[in-house]
Amino acid sequence: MMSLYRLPPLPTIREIIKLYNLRAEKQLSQNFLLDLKLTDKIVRKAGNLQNAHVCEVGPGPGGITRAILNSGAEELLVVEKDTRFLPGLKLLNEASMGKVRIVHGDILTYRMDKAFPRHLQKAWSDDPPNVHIIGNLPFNVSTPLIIKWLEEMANRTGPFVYGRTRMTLTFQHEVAERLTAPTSSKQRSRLSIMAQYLCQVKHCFSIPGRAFVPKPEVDVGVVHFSPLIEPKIDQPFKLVEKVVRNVFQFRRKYCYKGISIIEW
Ligand SMILES: C[S@@+](CC[C@H](N)C(=O)[O-])C[C@H]1O[C@@H](n2cnc3c(N)ncnc32)[C@H](O)[C@@H]1O
Repeated sequence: MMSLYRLPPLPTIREIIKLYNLRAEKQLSQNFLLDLKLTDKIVRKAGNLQNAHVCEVGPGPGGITRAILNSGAEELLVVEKDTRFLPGLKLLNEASMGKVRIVHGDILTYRMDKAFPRHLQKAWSDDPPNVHIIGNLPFNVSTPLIIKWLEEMANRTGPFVYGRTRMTLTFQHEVAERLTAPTSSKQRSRLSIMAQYLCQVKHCFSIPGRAFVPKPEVDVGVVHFSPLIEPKIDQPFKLVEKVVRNVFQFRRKYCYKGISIIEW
């Protein structure tokens, strides 16, 4: 049945930030989205969320969280590392009549294979389950995380024990371009191959840095991943990774805001 659920009127995200004194931590590369039109647009790219079970990674002050709740999701699991955001998330849980399950933890180590009820599991060859992952994470987390999740996709572990779980995530614009680069493109890299042999990858749209508070030095790309039934290469992930690594040769590390990231 179609849910017409909407959150009741709430303080704005800006007011929540003031109320709970949630100044962005530069060290944690926190950049918030306060424009609810943009948070709605990100969530629309995840597809139809009616009655869906969603995991939001890094909800922070809750802009995307609100958009997910307004989209008709049945259950929303939020995984947030910074305790300062927990009171604001509890407020959203109360406003949504208990739809938000709050986990204070690190998404890099959180057991996604146990995140949702088992009855949601679908066979790999079946239609995708009504389980989605959405998140606007810091760039130093989103790149290692997508590499981890691509390996879990290949092995059908982690969030992929439920079947072909779809993901909508943000990346530094250049990383979004690499993830989606076609064969003939200059941006074609290891990351393009590792992502595209396992999923259909779509660069949905870009968000200028100025849309975030505080403004990061780069623009952001929203990328949607939809796992393929048959991977394009029928070999173990580690072997594909090794061959691709040899082909592209390991490039040097570079720095983003003082945090070194392995260039993929
Ligand atoms: C770029 S901010 C985005 C916040 C919010 N989603 C938004 O769009 O306004 C990233 C959020 O991810 C959280 N975060 C950072 N690393 C994390 C990790 N390893 N696990 C879970 N949350 C993390 C930060 O505390 C912060 O709330």
